[in-house]
Amino acid sequence: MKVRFTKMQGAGNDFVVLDETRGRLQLTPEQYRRLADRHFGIGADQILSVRPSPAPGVDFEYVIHNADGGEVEQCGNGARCFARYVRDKGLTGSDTIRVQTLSGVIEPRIGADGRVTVDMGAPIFALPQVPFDAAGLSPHTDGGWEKWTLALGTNADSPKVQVAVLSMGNPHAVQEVADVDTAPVREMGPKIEHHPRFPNRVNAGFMQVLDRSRVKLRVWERGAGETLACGTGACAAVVAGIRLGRLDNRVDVQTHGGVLTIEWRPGANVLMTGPAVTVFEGEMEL
Ligand SMILES: N[C@@H](CCC[C@H](N)C(=O)O)C(=O)O
Repeated sequence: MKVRFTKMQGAGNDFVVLDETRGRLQLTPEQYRRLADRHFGIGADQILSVRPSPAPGVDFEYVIHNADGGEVEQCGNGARCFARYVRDKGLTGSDTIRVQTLSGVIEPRIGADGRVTVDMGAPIFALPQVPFDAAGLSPHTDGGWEKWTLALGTNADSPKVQVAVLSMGNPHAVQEVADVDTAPVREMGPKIEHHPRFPNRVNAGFMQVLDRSRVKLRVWERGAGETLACGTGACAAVVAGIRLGRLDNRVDVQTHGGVLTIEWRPGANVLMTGPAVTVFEGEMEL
């Protein structure tokens, strides 16, 4: 089977985008993994499938698979690329698009400068909904919110980290670090991702606060490893930083792939603004 695709990136988080508006490709997890493979396939952190509206009041359905082949609830950088894709391909004439995802409806809006702002919905703090199993643990209060101590191993001397836990539709554990460039993202990331307290695994964020409106962030993504940027990770880090009292309501998040601007006021939805770029198009035999 030959599959036509568009390769896109948002702040270096890269995607294979598939048009399923005229019929499902019915790909298997193994086929998603082949598309994402950087040696035997196209290469991508996530595969994004564009499907027709599943319900009145929404324009499209947006389905996300991680590079490991698993379907996931949400992808922020992907949402911006999704919006540019459907507009640039003429699948919609509108600059504001309502999109159904596995975790609810989000609303990307394409700006005059080509950047995209996405209303990502409200963050979720209820631990069972993240989901995070806090049974038997007590949180440590820090600046008005709470952090949880996780042991990264079973020995008494295993390293411990303190994380803020929340969901942006998908699960995130955010820790503050003194220097993001030397933070042990690749060593600790997989251990946090697979920590037994997160039954659905988790995305692990490492945030360095530069000042009240600027942070640096690296994210070890569930099902993809460290990526150059993670949109929901940026939203989760800023929301955590605001709740912990470290950050103002509008923050520039510097990632290895570019800057994302995140705005949030407690009780409101999170807005994320950043780039979305088409890299190339092609066809792959699957
Ligand atoms: N790159 C994404 C997040 C993609 C999904 C994530 N790896 C998960 O498993 O939840 C983003 O930009 O938000």
